Amino acid sequence: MKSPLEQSMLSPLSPSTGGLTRSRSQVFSDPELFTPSKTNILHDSTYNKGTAFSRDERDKLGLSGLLPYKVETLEDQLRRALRQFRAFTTPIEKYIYLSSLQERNETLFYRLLVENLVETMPIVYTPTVGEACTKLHEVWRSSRGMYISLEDKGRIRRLLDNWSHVPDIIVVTDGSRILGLGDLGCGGMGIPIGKLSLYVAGAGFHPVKTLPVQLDVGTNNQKLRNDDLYLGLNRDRVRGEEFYSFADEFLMAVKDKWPKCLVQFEDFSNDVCFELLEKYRNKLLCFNDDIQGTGAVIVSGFLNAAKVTGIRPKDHKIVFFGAGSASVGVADQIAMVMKLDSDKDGKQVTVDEMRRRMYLVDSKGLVTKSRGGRLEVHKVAYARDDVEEELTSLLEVVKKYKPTALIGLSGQGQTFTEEILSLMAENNEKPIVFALSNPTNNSECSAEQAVKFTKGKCVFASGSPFPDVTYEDKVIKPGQGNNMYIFPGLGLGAVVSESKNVSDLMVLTASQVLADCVTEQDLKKGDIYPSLASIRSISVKIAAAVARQSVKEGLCRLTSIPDDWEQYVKNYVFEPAYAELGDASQLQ
Ligand SMILES: NC(=O)C1=CN([C@@H]2O[C@H](COP(=O)(O)OP(=O)(O)OC[C@H]3O[C@@H](n4cnc5c(N)ncnc54)[C@H](O)[C@@H]3O)[C@@H](O)[C@H]2O)C=CC1
Ligand SMILES: CC(=O)C(=O)O
Ligand SMILES: [Mg+2]
Repeated sequence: MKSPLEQSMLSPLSPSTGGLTRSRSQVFSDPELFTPSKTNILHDSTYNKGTAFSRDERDKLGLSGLLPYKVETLEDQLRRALRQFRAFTTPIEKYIYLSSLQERNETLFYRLLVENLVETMPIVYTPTVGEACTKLHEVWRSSRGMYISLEDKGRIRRLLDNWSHVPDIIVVTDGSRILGLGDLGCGGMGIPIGKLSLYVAGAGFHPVKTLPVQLDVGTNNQKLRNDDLYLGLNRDRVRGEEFYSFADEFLMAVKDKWPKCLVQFEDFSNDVCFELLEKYRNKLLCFNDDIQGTGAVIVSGFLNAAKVTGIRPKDHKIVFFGAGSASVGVADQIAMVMKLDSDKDGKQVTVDEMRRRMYLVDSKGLVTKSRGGRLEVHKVAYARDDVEEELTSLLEVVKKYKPTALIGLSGQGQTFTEEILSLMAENNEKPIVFALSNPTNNSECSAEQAVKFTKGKCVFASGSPFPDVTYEDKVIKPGQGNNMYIFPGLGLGAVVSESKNVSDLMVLTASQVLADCVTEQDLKKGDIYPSLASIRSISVKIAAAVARQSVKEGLCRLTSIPDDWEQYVKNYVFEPAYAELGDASQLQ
């Protein structure tokens, strides 16, 4: 099928037939009037260059007279866009501005992001994306991606035909656990959109190769359901067999239509996310970002933090606040690297033995086998059977077990209190404090509180960004322990190698490469994550290593294996710059 651009370049514009005097239905049924016109390119975010169309292009495409005189460069446009972006005062206004820019001109949007990652990420991604999800029905402007509801059951494969590109990456959510904000129904779509913006800006996927999907199975968020502007299916959220069969239809339809496409599960609540991953991890190319991506990024930060503390990974004792998908994902991967560390001494310990060095605390307190009530499957491997008394608060657990590291993935803001943080500092020369819940208000403590209450001793990271903290004349840069450092590169590696699956070792490889991107000098300053500004080069390194791992495990489906994976990955990478229009149709 010809793209609108191709059609417009090939067929001359029909002479005006006086559309104003015609009825709407006549206009739509008249093929001459309804053929995509040459001016459509100004409304096609993939190809639009706006004021940067050259005079020649303007003539060729019938745009002469439709744009102001001056022909601008992308750099000129960038200066204007940045000025406009900065003129908005609230984060949500900035979010709306950037979304509109994305709808208008993707090249300019991504160039703005890539060149200003540190400034724009908190808008496109956490924390502001959380506010946008909460208010999606209020701030709604235009549609992006696919919304597939329960009512589409039985025809999902046909629905996919409505998407006009072949995606390399789908990020899908059902909106049931959006950041630490809970069930946001179809508003959760903001997360796949934000994650995919990072796939483009942070790893170099081409925008047309990305597809955000919201599986709408209802919502239990009564406030949303009572709002007359709510855009999703207004019914109780469906779970159980009906949910799994709906998800299965979607996933099998994706596999059938786009067999090489990677599916990233995002922000599915923990009653379904583990099972979805187990069911599909060997059936199609997929991974769960909250379990595996978070595990990898925190392992990376933990390995570097361990170096800063001078305590080997295997010797740490960790308390997790929260025992959900993210905590269990992180704990599993840390147990693995602790085992690998222990293996270096020739001691054959098991991953399960290393799990004994971890204490998970959930809303009922320390997770134990004996505490009564139902123990969810994902907690079983961590449930303690060696406690004499039930401990119901984080403070009690920290007091009793004196952990070297405290990791917050609870979604509960302000729960690492002064007393808990002071205790961490009393018990450790350099306590590790990771307050990883998103968005900012849900962070277990702020960077400033962590530094102040541990008297500047802690090695800190948070899920959402915090400003620098000055303590005793020293400026401390809080690290951002967020899966955004992992999923773009992991996804890129899985896609370029056309991997059959995403294996555990591919994920572990990603985390090791990320850890190695931090230099000795960074570590001396206490930095355990690299700068976000270098995410593109980091993603290439991660992707190359992940692809090599895929080959090693016999998962790569390429018929000819590249000698130089870094170069191969770089060849795939999209740079936000205006393409010669002759090339544009190749993307269709
Ligand atoms: N920094 C990062 O890259 C990531 C951060 N997260 C954040 O982690 C948080 C949790 O995510 P998931 O594990 O997926 O959610 P989840 O819903 O699976 O788990 C939350 C856990 O917190 C526990 N919890 C709830 N209230 C509590 C309380 N008052 N006291 C103690 N424990 C309590 C729950 O019992 C549950 O075990 C969210 O805020 C999310 O944004 C998640 C993934 C990645
Ligand atoms: C970062 C992320 O994936 C989350 O907070 O859910
Ligand atoms: Mg998530």
